[in-house]
Amino acid sequence: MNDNNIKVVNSKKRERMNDSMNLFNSIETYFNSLIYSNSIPGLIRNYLPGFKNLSEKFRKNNKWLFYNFLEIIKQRRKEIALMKDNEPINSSDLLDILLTINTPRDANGYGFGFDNEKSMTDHEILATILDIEIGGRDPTASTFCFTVYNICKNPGVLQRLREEIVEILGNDFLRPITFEDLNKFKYLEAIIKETQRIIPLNPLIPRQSLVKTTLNGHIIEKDTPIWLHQEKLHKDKISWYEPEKFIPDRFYHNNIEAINKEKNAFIPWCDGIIRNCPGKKMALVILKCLLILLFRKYNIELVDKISPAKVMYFSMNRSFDLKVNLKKIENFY
Ligand code: HEM
Repeated sequence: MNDNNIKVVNSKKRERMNDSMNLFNSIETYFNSLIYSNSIPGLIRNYLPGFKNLSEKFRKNNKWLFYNFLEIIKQRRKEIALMKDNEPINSSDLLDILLTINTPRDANGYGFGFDNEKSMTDHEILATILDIEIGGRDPTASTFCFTVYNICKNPGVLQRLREEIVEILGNDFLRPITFEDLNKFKYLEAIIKETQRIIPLNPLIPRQSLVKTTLNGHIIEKDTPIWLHQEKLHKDKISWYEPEKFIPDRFYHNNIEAINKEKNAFIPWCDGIIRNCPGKKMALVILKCLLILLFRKYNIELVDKISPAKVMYFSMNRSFDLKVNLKKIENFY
């Protein structure tokens, strides 16, 4: 390969990277547009100067995003259609999985028409990928940061987490983590739950009454919008002992008190109230893996050991400005 060839390859790589960056930036803008349209009334968004321009910017972005995403989906659908029957698809690629669900190429082997389920249209695939991209990124990243903060703030908790890591994974720092391992991390699970209790991601959950009912003596008419105050519930003095304190043991080893509370006073995923988080299992796998990898390999200290966690509320509680010092653990090789 001569110098000119290398330049062409590099410029193609750069082009592809730019395309990816544009797509990611556009998804971010799309996410902001959702928050914007949920929080600002239509009258202001559509008629007030300044807001009107911003609305137009969001509209243009979303049009661009949907058009380009649909083009990618169409292109890949064509490529798969042209493949030989026995040519395997990439079964770990989300787009390929969604394109082949309930078709003869279905990676689960269910094939066309299994259980009367249909294959997915391009628009359904687009909506699913955007849901996963948006739901899966900021909520998980913020919960991860809040958990790191809480562990670093509580040396006793950190010590017990390290012991659990060694107990389950041994001293071989390079040993891969399996799904079975993850299920054994009960103390880590308790730490994540306690983090979600003390800094809930969605402090306010919107709901609407389906029927006329009475709540605590108040009559609630049918179709009344209701805000469920998750944060108050998670810190209710009647339900929780010392609610402001970070005590993962509340959730450790099927603590009976915690089990009862999980039904009524602990709803980080809104389980049991019709709509809930479809990404719960995926989020827990990501969180557990990241936390194990981080605390297995590094000593971590908060740069600011005094201030409370920096939480910014913008449609949900987000972590910002978590500064830590990382130092590789001595016997890590
Ligand atoms: C720690 C991480 C996460 C937390 C705490 C969390 C929490 C929540 C909560 C409280 C809701 C609202 C449910 C409701 O209104 O009843 C929700 C909705 C949703 N979440 Fe998550 N989530 C997390 C991660 C994820 C991940 C990883 C995904 C996708 C892969 C995801 C996808 C979604 C989607 C699509 C919805 C909307 C569901 C609907 O419209 O009915 N979430 N999440």
